Parts: sequence; structure tokens; C-alpha cells
Amino acid sequence: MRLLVQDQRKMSSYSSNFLLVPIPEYPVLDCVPNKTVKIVVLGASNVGKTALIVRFLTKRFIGDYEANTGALYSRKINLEGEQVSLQVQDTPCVALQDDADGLYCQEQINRSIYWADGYVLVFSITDHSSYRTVQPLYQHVRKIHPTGNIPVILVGNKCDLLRARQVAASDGEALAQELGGVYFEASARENHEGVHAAFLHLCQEVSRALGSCNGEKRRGLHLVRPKSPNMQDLKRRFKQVLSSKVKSSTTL
Ligand SMILES: Nc1nc2c(ncn2[C@@H]2O[C@H](COP(=O)(O)OP(=O)(O)OP(=O)(O)O)[C@@H](O)[C@H]2O)c(=O)[nH]1
Repeated sequence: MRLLVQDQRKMSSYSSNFLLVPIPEYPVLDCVPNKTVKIVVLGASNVGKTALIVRFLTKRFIGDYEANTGALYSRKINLEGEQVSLQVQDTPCVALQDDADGLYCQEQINRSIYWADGYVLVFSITDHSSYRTVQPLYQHVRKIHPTGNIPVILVGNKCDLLRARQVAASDGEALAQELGGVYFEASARENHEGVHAAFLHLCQEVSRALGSCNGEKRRGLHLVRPKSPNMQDLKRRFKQVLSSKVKSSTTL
């Protein structure tokens, strides 16, 4: 047990970016970034939404994730020389209704869609039904934001599983073009760079769209801020990373 605590300290001192404990949003009052980039990650079940967020924020891949109930992570990042507060909202899965015309989408997800400024739509290249979910999901986002530009990227995750591929890269590209976004194929499991490039692209798009004002000012004050990650959940994930289940080939 003591060893675990020491290890935690040692790791924390290597990088302030380590693990899922969010960096305090505003640790020093005079360093408060005046811009907040709010991103929500959406998609069908089991496509790797949580894995992608964890990869982006920690550079690590953890094999097993509990089906999540939607956690919000925040940290400060540098975008094109500007300090920005980044908030990333994980969400429970959405599913197509039996008639495939509509979506099962929890109210919590609707609030996150309303709240966000940028959208990561994820499917798994090994699961064609998750791909078919994307178009109705985008339409759903459009219903909530009927006017204006919607910064969006489409991520085809699990591209390490090439033999199990069910969605061609060209189909991903075609769909992204239809949605007005860029397509990224990524593997949360195998590769940090691809995931980082995808999220960074969206952050930059959102940041440019926001200009010098904050998203909340742009659209008027938003309703309810999505749920912050509860500490039990963060502690569990923290322990999970430190356990022998860690399967990462990257070093900090
Ligand atoms: N091979 C492979 N497996 C992945 C990848 N990303 C995620 N997984 C696995 O896919 C499963 C689902 O990952 P999650 O991140 O929980 O997926 P999710 O979309 O958040 O799932 P829900 O909580 O059901 O909505 C886990 O077993 C992950 O280890 C990837 O890039 N490659």
C-alpha cells in the first residue's frame, strides 16, 4: 500500500498531465484563461469514447472501462499560443431505435449537446451499426443547434483491428464530408498521436469559432452544466491505471 502511494507521488512529479485527476481549472486566480473550449464525445456503445478521452488527456490506454455515466474533465491547454480552458464531456452511449429513424438518447446527453461548442462523433471501424448511428446523431445535434456552424470531427476508432474492419476508410471520409467535418482514423489502444491530432484539430476549430469571446456569451447563458466526475470514480480510475492492468506502450 505504501509502495502504491510512493509510486503515485513519483508519477505525479513526472508530469502534471498525468492520469484522470483533472488539473484544477483555475489554480491561480490571475491565470484564468478567458476562453473555454467545450467538447462533447458522442457515439454508440463500446466504440471507445472513454478510451479516446483517456488517451488524449493522459497518453495512456487502459484495457477495461466501466460503462460510464458521463464525466466532465477539464484542464488548461495551449492552443496556437493562447492559454485556453478545455472541458471534455464523456457521455453514455446512444443507440438507434428499432425503426432506425430515431435515437435513444438520454436527457443528460441532450444537455451535453446543448452545452458543447464542438463535437467528437465516434464509431468503431469494426462495427458497422455504430457507423450507421452517426448520421442520425448528427441530425440530433443539428436539432439542438439548428443554426450556425457546428465544429465536428468524425473518428473511426479501433483502427488497430484491421482484420475486423467493417467500415471502409472511404466511407468514413464520405460521411465526414457530408457532416462538414474532418475524418480521423484512430486507435485509442495503439496510438496517442492520432488521437491527439484529432482532438487538437477540433479544439482549434472551436477556439477559432469562439474568437475572443466565450461560448457561453456567444449563445446566451446555458442551462445546466453537465455533471462533474465524481471523486469515487476518479479514484477508481486512478487505481486502475496504477494496477497491473495498464497496457501502455508510451512513456511520459
Ligand atoms: N482494440 C481496440 N480496443 C479498443 C480501442 N478503444 C477502446 N477499445 C476497447 O473497447 C471497449 C470499449 O471502450 P470504451 O472506451 O469503454 O467505449 P465507450 O464508447 O466509452 O463505451 P460505453 O461506455 O458503452 O458507451 C473496451 O474494452 C476498450 O478496451 C481501440 O482503439 N482498439
